[in-house]
Amino acid sequence: MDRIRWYLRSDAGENRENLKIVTHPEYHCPSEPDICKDAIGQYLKGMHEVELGLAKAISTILGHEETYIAKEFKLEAGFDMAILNLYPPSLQSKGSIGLAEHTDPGFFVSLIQNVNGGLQMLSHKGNWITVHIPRNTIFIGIGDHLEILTNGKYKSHIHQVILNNNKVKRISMATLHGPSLDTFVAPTPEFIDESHPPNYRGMTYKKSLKFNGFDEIDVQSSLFQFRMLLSL
Ligand SMILES: O=C(O)CCC(=O)C(=O)O
Ligand SMILES: [Fe+2]
Repeated sequence: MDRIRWYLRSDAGENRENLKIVTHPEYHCPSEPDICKDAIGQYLKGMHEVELGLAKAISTILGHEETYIAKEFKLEAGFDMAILNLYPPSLQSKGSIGLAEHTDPGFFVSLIQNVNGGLQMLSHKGNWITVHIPRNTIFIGIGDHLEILTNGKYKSHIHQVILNNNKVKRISMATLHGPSLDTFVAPTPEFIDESHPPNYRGMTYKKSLKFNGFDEIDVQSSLFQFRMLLSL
């Protein structure tokens, strides 16, 4: 499997330059420039602490022991990916979509950006809401596998990026914090009863990432397929 991947897309469905790197359990980063490797490494080290803190907090909110999510997702060996995005100014793009609507696999996603504006989330009423992320703030969103684990109690958010008449390039870094690749994720018994039958089938994180024929590093969601398969 590739540990670092780069691509550029410029068409009606997507306008972005994109670098994906596997950052945990082993940290991979292009060696040049040094500052990039060190800065991203430092940031991710801090984010790992945030991840463990969030896992404790959500476990407690769900009425479990603090270690519940860290154990269920085997976070010590969690598969994390950093996705570095560069969106062109809207005048240089081939349409208004930076990144088409999707959800992100994993436990949660953290996001930082250089300029505000562009990220939108779909509300439960079906409206696109612009996400305002104040300066020096880390945005946290829920991933598919927290939705699966909790049988839909927590929802993975549908989001997209629009170019929004951007005058300057927008740079963002999304990090997908996932379970370990061998973790079998399924709705846990605590979230299942007669009025809440399991809504998702279970499978390992690795299999779910490859489910639609992608490679692990593509980190494409397969949540839709998880739900579809149940109704077959
Ligand atoms: O650039 C953004 O604001 C979001 C990026 C994103 O959703 C992704 O890379 O999965
Ligand atoms: Fe995303």
